[in-house]
Amino acid sequence: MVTFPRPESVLPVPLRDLVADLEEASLVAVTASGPGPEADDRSVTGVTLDSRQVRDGDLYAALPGANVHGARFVAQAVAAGAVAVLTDRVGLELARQAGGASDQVLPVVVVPDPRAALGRAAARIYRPSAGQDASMAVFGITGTNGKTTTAYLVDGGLQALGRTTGLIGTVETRIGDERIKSARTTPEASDLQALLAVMAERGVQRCTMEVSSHALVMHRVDGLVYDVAAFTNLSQDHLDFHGTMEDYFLAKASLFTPERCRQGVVVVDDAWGVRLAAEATVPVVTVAARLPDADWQVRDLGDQRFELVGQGRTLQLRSPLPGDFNQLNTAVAALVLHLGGVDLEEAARAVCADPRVPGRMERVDAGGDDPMAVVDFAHTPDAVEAALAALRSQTAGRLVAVVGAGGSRDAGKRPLMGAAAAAGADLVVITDDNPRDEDPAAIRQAVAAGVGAQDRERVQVVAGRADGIAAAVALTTGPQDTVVVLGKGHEQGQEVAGEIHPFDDRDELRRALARRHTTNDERAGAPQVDGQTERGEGRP
Ligand SMILES: CC(=O)N[C@H]1[C@@H](OP(=O)(O)OP(=O)(O)OC[C@H]2O[C@@H](n3ccc(=O)[nH]c3=O)[C@H](O)[C@@H]2O)O[C@H](CO)[C@@H](O)[C@@H]1O[C@H](C)C(=O)N[C@@H](C)C(=O)N[C@H](CCC(=O)O)C(=O)O
Ligand SMILES: Nc1ncnc2c1ncn2[C@@H]1O[C@H](COP(=O)(O)OP(=O)(O)OP(=O)(O)O)[C@@H](O)[C@H]1O
Ligand SMILES: N[C@H](CCC[C@H](N)C(=O)O)C(=O)O
Repeated sequence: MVTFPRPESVLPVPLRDLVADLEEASLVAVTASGPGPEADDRSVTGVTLDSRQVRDGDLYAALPGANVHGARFVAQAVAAGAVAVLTDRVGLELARQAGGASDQVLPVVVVPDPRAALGRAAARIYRPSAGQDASMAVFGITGTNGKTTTAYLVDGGLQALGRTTGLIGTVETRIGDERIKSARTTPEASDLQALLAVMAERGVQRCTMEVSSHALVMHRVDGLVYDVAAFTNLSQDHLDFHGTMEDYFLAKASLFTPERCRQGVVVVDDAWGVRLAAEATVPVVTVAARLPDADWQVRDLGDQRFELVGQGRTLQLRSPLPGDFNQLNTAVAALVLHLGGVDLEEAARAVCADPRVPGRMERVDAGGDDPMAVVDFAHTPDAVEAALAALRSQTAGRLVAVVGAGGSRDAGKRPLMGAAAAAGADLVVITDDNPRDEDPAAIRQAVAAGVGAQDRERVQVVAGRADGIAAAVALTTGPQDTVVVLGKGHEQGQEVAGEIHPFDDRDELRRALARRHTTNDERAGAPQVDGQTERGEGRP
């Protein structure tokens, strides 16, 4: 479990003030003998939605969840120091049952939708002056692919400009130089508001964060108005959660409203971006590599160089990262900084200075006669296509791709990922990603089902990710080839049936390359392309 820091100084917030701030909220006092006296004068000094993270003086937000109602943990939260509870009617009843075991008065703030109230409550507790406090600007990046990359580009640019920065996203959370493990792409509202308060306390001037669609739907970023928000693209992912692409789009679009941001940058290379730019209720600037009438055009000049053209200006830039899509990510990052008050040329130079994005198009050192070896986080059909297209243009020989799909996530994308891999690479090894609570063999077969009969000879299915990577490396013949391991990027563990086992694609790739060196005999004995016959066994 990841524990985020809390601000050092928090002014106690009277529950009555909190209730006045929240819509349709009432304060009920629960005692051992049933409904008790009117609400008391208690104040809170913190808030969390997890009973295991409660500290003295906290408001415990007992939220209804898909698995359990958080009010089941009220007794545990009170024992840990919670002085009040925020919940709904069902939670109130559960809190009453828990309160029956104690003779203490427990104030309960009752609202129709406690998840929706949590962001606002947390902002009120941790950042009472956030509205007027212009010292820290916050930038939010959303989109199916490119959030992490673009957030790193923005953050790197800000650092190059000498700003003290904060970063919140999939790979890590950073407050100045302090690095904290991230639990999710976008933290829960109580953690997020606490983090922003800590950043402000420590002199952070600009915070850049990834905003996932889950976060938008689950109110994690409520209580925050981004100075600039950016949209990179929308393509299939997360339909297990959103159900349809329309709902997925609406989740993303909700960021581009005055409740959530002041202005935006929107990539209009897909139809969703065009629609978003038309429907956004905040001012947006548009950018595109394919659509001719965007405010800003990205024109590929080859060799990672491109022009950013708009408003009568032309900037000549070199994308610091490979792939056409990274020219767009770079342009978006520069425009975010520009809307955030930096001169565009200065912003673009800063963004291109020295970005390091862990696990995205990351080269793994290889020996002179080794293939180029790359680890990338592509885990959607679109990203697989984009990543392979980027590497294809840098590969004179064969492009060998390792691909898999995560369990307990959008199952519909699996065959599409298989198809994208077969279309974009010469040879493909389908193997395990994070199986989570699913049967890894069934996931592999679902990915393989997307490979057409004509391509099967170029595809093999290997159980066990380490074996899959080794098999891919064994398929390469020399430095003219490229081997790319897709899907897990920076991840340092593999989740199998609720347990996370240490696993890092970069280490596995290095190991496989080192073994490739040992003897040619060994290489001769290594796995060969054998169609879609399932091979390997043991751990995913
Ligand atoms: C779909 C989703 O996002 N679910 C999140 C949600 O779960 P839930 O509402 O079903 O919660 P639950 O497990 O029923 O528990 C109910 C409540 O009881 C509380 N509880 C539970 C047990 C306990 O001992 N004590 C306690 O207080 C929980 O904190 C929760 O508030 O609230 C939980 C508590 O914060 C989250 O852990 C959980 O994230 C799950 C684990 C998750 O995997 N989320 C992923 C899909 C996600 O959010 N991904 C996006 C990135 C997507 C992208 O790639 O773009 C992200 O932003 O990370
Ligand atoms: N603008 C883009 N368009 C298409 N594909 C992209 C783009 N940017 C990055 N990618 C591809 O998508 C992969 C994931 O990129 P990145 O981690 O930046 O996205 P993300 O939105 O943060 O993903 P997640 O939310 O799942 O962490 C990259 O490794 C790359 O293969
Ligand atoms: N944020 C994404 C990451 C997916 C990474 C991939 N390795 C997988 O497990 O599917 C998700 O949670 O869906």
